[in-house]
Amino acid sequence: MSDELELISATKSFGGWLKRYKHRSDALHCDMIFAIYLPPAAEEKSVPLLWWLSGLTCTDENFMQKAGAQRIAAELGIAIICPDTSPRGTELPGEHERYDFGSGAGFYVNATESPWNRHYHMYDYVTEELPALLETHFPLNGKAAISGHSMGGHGALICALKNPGRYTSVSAFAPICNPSQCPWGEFAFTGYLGKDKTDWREWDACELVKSHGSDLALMVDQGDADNFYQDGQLKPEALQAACKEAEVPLTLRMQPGYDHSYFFIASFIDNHLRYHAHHLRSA
Ligand SMILES: N[C@@H](CCC(=O)N[C@@H](CS)C(=O)NCC(=O)O)C(=O)O
Repeated sequence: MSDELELISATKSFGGWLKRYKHRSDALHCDMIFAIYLPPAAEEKSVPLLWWLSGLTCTDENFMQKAGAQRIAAELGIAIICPDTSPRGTELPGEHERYDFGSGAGFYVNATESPWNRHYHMYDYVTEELPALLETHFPLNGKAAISGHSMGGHGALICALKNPGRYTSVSAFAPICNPSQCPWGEFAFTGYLGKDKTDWREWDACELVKSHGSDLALMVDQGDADNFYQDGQLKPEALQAACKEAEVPLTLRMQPGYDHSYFFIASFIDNHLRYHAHHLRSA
């Protein structure tokens, strides 16, 4: 594994530092950029880490610029890592044509279908390669929590469900809860994983809850004025039903009037950060 990092920028924020790095990814066979926020406490000691997985069309920058998480992360002494949402710099056929597939839309799975299977291994990237790289380069104490939005909210759920014991806590904003059963997920999974829907089960949070259960309680915020929720892309009710069947504790908060945007995320991010800080501290 190449473990060299090239610093792109360092910006002081709430006493800590927001840094962007470029590195070579062996999992994705391309250069990648990620952003990490290091709270002031990281100057003196190792700190816990919150993973943030972003949604369709995002890069490492959306969350750091729009969620307003740095003030509370600084106060709580939590680092935040924002990976990108797909391989970059590749030119696969049709890769940049749609906002919900290809670049900006890696869905945090390991693609098995050609030509996506050479680069689109975002699951390996966020659960194996990047954690090892971060451990080498940053003052982290080995404790990690995970959260995300939409495609990334689902990414956070599947990373937690597939890796018991890895994260102290998991939460999601407007996750695509049941990708096997919604237009976004059906299109992406067909492209990345093929037509056989039995192969999709290990990448669908509702199926994973039913087949594996969960060692963690799940926490989800969903705006009821979210157009993607209203269009049937997100399906929190399916996650609710799966959790009920598998007796997995789920806190699903329907937030009246909120849409799918970062204004919604910014409204509740403090609550999620404090939730994760509580679990990271007591782990
Ligand atoms: N571009 C799409 C919407 C994509 C979208 O809403 N992406 C969400 C995640 S699913 C997002 O975070 N966008 C970037 C941003 O708001 O900064 C559209 O026009 O319908």
